[in-house]
Amino acid sequence: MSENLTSVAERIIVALDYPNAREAEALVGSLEGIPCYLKVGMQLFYSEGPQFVAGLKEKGYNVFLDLKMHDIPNTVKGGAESITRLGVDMFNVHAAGGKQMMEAAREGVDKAWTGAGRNGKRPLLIAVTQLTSTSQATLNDEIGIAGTVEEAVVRYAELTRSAGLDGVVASALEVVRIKEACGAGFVTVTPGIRPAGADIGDQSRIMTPSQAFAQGTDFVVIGRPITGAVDPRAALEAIVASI
Ligand SMILES: O=c1ccn([C@@H]2O[C@H](COP(=O)(O)O)[C@@H](O)[C@H]2O)c(=O)[nH]1
Repeated sequence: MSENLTSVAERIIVALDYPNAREAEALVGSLEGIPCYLKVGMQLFYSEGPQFVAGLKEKGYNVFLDLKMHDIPNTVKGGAESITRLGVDMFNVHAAGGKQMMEAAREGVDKAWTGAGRNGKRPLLIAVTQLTSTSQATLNDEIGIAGTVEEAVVRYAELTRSAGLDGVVASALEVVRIKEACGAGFVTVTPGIRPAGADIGDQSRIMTPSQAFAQGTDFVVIGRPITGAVDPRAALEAIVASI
């Protein structure tokens, strides 16, 4: 893989949404040699636990642990400490938990990091703004939050930044506004990515991979368009080539 393609692949986070290690490992094996990020979400983590994450780290992958913590500050602080000790590269909380909760998560990272006397990279700590499955109608009519989705996302992003976190999860549609409000260095991680013609499924706020990078996103998260493909490696390579 050329240097250019490698740097694109490193910004693609493949979502390992599988029920068990066997199926997830088969996918990871099929992607061997492609330096993508891997995301472990609740389905896989709740069934396979920290051991599976450790295995990915041993193979040299960057790992995003997507557990979206949302609880009282003290509980989230403890969770953040434990996750940091797993050695993951990125993990998240819900911005809806509020500033004090997000600050507690950051303190948890600090405590585990300094306590372990670690060298090297700290995990990126990011917050979910509005899920990419949430539409304008869902936000206003079901959840009961007034205003546009973009306004809600930017408000959460600003709160996240004020709590000292590294960035947010949002849709690529909001990246430009987030960067304007929070600065270019504030990390954006964008799921809801669908190559042209791909099934949208339960996502609502979507963009293609190339559109997302054109908006200035730092990372895209892609699951089913890769994991559901007949040839996942070819699907990922085609996405990399399209960017
Ligand atoms: O707002 C959010 C936050 C997280 N996700 C996660 O990303 C992947 C997307 O998978 P697809 O199969 O490409 O839809 C999935 O693991 C979600 O839990 C999200 O979609 N939106």
